[in-house]
Amino acid sequence: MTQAASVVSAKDLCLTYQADDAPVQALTNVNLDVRKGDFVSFIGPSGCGKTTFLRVIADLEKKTSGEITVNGMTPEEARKARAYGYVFQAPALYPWRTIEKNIALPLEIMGYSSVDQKKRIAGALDLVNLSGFEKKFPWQLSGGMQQRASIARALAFDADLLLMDEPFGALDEIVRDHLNEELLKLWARTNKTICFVTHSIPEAVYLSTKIVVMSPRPGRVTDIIDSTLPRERPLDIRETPEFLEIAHRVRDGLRAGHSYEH
Ligand SMILES: Nc1ncnc2c1ncn2[C@@H]1O[C@H](COP(=O)(O)OP(=O)(O)OP(=O)(O)O)[C@@H](O)[C@H]1O
Repeated sequence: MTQAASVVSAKDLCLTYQADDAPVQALTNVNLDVRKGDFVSFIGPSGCGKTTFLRVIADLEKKTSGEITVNGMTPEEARKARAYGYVFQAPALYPWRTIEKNIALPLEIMGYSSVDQKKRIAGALDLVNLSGFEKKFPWQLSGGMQQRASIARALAFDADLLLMDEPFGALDEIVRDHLNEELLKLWARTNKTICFVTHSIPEAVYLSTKIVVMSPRPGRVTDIIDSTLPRERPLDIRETPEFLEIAHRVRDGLRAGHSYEH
C-alpha cells in the first residue's frame, strides 16, 4: 500500500513572538508529519504552543524559522486555496445572525452564489445533525448545538483539513462524550484530516490516530504516539486495557514535559 499524502509537514519549525518585554519562544524545533485521513490531537498544558501551531498552519501566524507545508503548499497558498476549515474554542457565532446566516458568512465572503450557499449550508447542517435549525438564532440553541453549528460553518466549504482548537472544552462531560462520538462518525464518513487541540487525555486517546504531546516554555513536542486502537470506537472502548495503556503513555509524556522545567 502506498503511504497517504502528507497534509501538514513541519520540519524544525520555530516561532518566537516578539512581545513588548521579552521574546516568547512558543514553538521550538517542531517536527511532525500529518497524513491524509489522520486524526491528530495536540495535548499539553496551557501555553505550550498548541494554538500557535494551528495558527501557523492556518497562516494566522508566521513561522520564525524551519519549514511548514500544508497540502504541499505554503500556509499562505493553502489559505488562498481554501485548504482548511477552522473551529475556535468558543462557538464564535454572531448573535444577530441566524444559524444559516452564520454558516453563510464565510461563503458570502468567498463569493459563492446563493444557490451554492444554500446547498452547502444544508449539507453541512445535515452532517452535524442540525437540519431544521436553519432559522434559529444562536441563543435559541444549547451550548453543544452552538458548537455543532460552528463545526458546520467550518465544514461548509468542504476543505479536506479541519483545524479544531479545543472545540468542546467548555461543555459538560455528557455533551462532550456525545459530540466526540459524532465527530468520529463525521470523520469516518468524510475522510477528512483533523488537527484537534485538547486538554483532556481521554478525549485525545478516544479520538486520535496520532497524539502529539507537547510541553511548555519553550513549546516542544515530547512524544508522538500512533494509536493502536481500531478506527471504529464505541465509547466503552475507554475501559479497555489498550486504551488505558495509551492514556498512560500520554500522561507520562506530559509529566516528562513538566519535569523539564525544573
Ligand atoms: N500574540 C502573542 N504575543 C506574545 N506571546 C504570545 C502571543 N500569542 C501567544 N503567546 C504566548 O505563546 C505561548 C503559546 O501560546 P498558545 O496560545 O499557542 O498556547 P496553548 O498551548 O494553545 O495554550 P492554551 O491551552 O491555554 O490555549 C504562551 O506562552 C503565550 O502566552
